[in-house]
Amino acid sequence: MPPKFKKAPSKDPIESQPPVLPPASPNQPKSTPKIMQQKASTTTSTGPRVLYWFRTDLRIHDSPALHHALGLNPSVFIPIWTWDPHYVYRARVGPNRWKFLLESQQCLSERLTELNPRQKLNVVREDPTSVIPKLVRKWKVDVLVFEKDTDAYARSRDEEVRKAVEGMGVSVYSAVIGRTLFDPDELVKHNGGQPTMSFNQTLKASSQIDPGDGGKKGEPRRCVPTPTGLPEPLSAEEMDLSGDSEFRHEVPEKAPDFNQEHRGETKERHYEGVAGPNNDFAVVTLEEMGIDSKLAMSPHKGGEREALRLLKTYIDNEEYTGTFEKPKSSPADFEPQSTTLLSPHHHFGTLSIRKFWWDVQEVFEKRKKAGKINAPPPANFPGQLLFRDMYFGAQAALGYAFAQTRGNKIARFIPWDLQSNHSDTPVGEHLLDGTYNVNDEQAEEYFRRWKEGRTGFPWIDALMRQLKYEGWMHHLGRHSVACFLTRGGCYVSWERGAEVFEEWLVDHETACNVGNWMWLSCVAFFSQFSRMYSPIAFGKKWDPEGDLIRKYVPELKHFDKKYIYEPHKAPIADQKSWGCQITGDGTETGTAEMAKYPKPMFDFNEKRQFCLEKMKEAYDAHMYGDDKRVMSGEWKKIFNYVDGKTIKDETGGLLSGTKKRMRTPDEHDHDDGEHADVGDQTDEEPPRKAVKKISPVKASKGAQSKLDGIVTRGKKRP
Ligand SMILES: Cc1cc2nc3c(=O)[nH]c(=O)nc-3n(C[C@H](O)[C@H](O)[C@H](O)COP(=O)(O)OP(=O)(O)OC[C@H]3O[C@@H](n4cnc5c(N)ncnc54)[C@H](O)[C@@H]3O)c2cc1C
Repeated sequence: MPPKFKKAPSKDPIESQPPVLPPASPNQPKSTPKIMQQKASTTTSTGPRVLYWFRTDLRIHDSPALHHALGLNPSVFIPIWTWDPHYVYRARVGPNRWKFLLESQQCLSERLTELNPRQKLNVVREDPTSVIPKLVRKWKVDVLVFEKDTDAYARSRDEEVRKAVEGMGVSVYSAVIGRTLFDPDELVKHNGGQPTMSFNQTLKASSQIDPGDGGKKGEPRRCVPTPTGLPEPLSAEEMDLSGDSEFRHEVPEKAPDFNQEHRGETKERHYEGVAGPNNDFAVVTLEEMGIDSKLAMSPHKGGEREALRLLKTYIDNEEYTGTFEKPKSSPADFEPQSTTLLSPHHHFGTLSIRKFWWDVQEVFEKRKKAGKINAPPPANFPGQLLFRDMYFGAQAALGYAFAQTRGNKIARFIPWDLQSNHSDTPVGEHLLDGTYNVNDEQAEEYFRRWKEGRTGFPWIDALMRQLKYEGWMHHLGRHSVACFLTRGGCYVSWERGAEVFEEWLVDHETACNVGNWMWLSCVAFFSQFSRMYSPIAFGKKWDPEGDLIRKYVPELKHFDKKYIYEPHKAPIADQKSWGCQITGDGTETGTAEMAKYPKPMFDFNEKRQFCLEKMKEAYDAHMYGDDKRVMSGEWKKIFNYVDGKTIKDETGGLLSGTKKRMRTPDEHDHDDGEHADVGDQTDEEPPRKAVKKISPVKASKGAQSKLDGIVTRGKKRP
């Protein structure tokens, strides 16, 4: 049994401190008295043995949970990371994000060593629900501390761990949230228990939250000081688990492995021993995971040092930070990109979201004093961070159901192609089984070509190749490709797109990814489905020379700018002289002298018209993911979706019973991005209408009559 230790105070010690302003420089805190005292007393401390579990907070600056742990004045401090098989096998993670994570862990480990040369990050290779109780017993831990996490899987995992270790007489502290501006549960509470569905709702709910540090209601908490020292670790002998016959290492179940395709034939060694193959609790390597490090090509580097360096460049550039407006930043800029690229650092917690917030506020204050005007919300940086909180608030209210349509009360049901198959038990972040229904071979081909960047629309292909290579894409680029895959081109389920982003983004964050995909596909948050992004005009507007295309679709780099967005229109002789033939489906690469690039995989105007009709029909049906007709499969009859095949008319597209009326391109409303983020900020989701029963025949007739009446736009609201 571990020695008895009085329970950790239920009140966060941070709350009883006066507010502490963020340090001017992360390495030279202005005010760190408490932690300094802790350092001085570490050698003589009779305080508890603290196990600190790092998860979404891979940093030492402004970490409220770490601050709490050190405030306990530990006699022994053991920082760990658990190599959780859930993320290793059941979340989709590509090589670039693994690399970013491992760099971040390595950096954290070095930061801990800087604070105390005997400290480092200890990576424990087992499921946290099984290994933490064993570690607590073996290492005689008194208090377990970790940052609160409101993701669906994290909640259930943390509850299991908490119950197990509290049953052993150990205190658990996990109250504070560090990864968002506000605690998502508090946002939900102040939003009437409902998911936050708009910027204004988020603002209103947050305005009622007391930061608890003496600050004003509606302000995020101030940053806590960066520690300047760390208590001692356990001795090497005590840490060693290898000689303990009672400590059985549980090698996790691998199947289903969502990331198998990245592993190749190399033997995996990451679960060889709870402390790794060298029994040293070292950070895992890509090689141990069976992943070829050459596949991790992203130039974006993980780690707290890099995050703070990047932040400093923006904060030092007062003009950039003070005038930044997201919709005015170019999706075509690269090296450098037009936005901060801090998102992966927010995801892994290598940068505190509140440090970003408060540093930006300082810049705003300075500029105000100098009589300069700052960019307004929500397009400015604080506005962007509130959007992020909005998605966390929506996710916190809905749990697993948030990440999918099925069972999700905020997700409009749209009878997309390639819908997810479902399961009754959670797999990964979903209640789906990780597979999908190929109801239409053509849609499957569109999806493959979109994913692989060979649609024949150079703007879309450049963005998708940038995503695969770098793990990042500008926000409006994400708008463009997400709209194209779903309601503005391919009519493929948003869940397929979200999975590809989950795999390839270095900044993948379930709340933000799923939330934004629902927004872009007009499933939730946003409803103006007639606003479509043209895969030609939108890119051209930002990048008339086609530089982004030349960078990521090098086959086209010699094309004249007149044809760079529509290379199939270039005369054959020009294609030849510019070294690329426009032919095929993109699977053939051609030769060094003569490359090949595909023709557009469909007529965009035709597909746009098709999508518009389908969206109108789905909106007219007023069905949401939790509708019993969705759950029972009755929707298939309603939408003429028979035996997994959508009925198509002889012209190859529209719903049965409807006739195609082609419109000229000018008649279509496409969004050039001015309203990309702000377009729907006041368009709060209207209350759900009473379920309306429609028959297949009625649906088709309805679609027909609406079609005849179209002028330029679909309805803003259903
Ligand atoms: C389909 C789609 C999927 C997305 N998936 C993710 C995701 O998995 N993870 C993720 O962090 N963002 C996601 N976003 C939101 C946004 O595109 C990225 O946060 C942003 O592009 C990151 O680049 P940045 O750090 O340079 O952003 P900046 O413009 O510099 O913004 C600063 C910070 O604000 C936050 N932020 C900005 N816009 C948003 C937004 N719309 N939603 C949530 N947070 C925002 C990010 O933390 C970002 O780092 C997605 C957007 C779309 C359209």
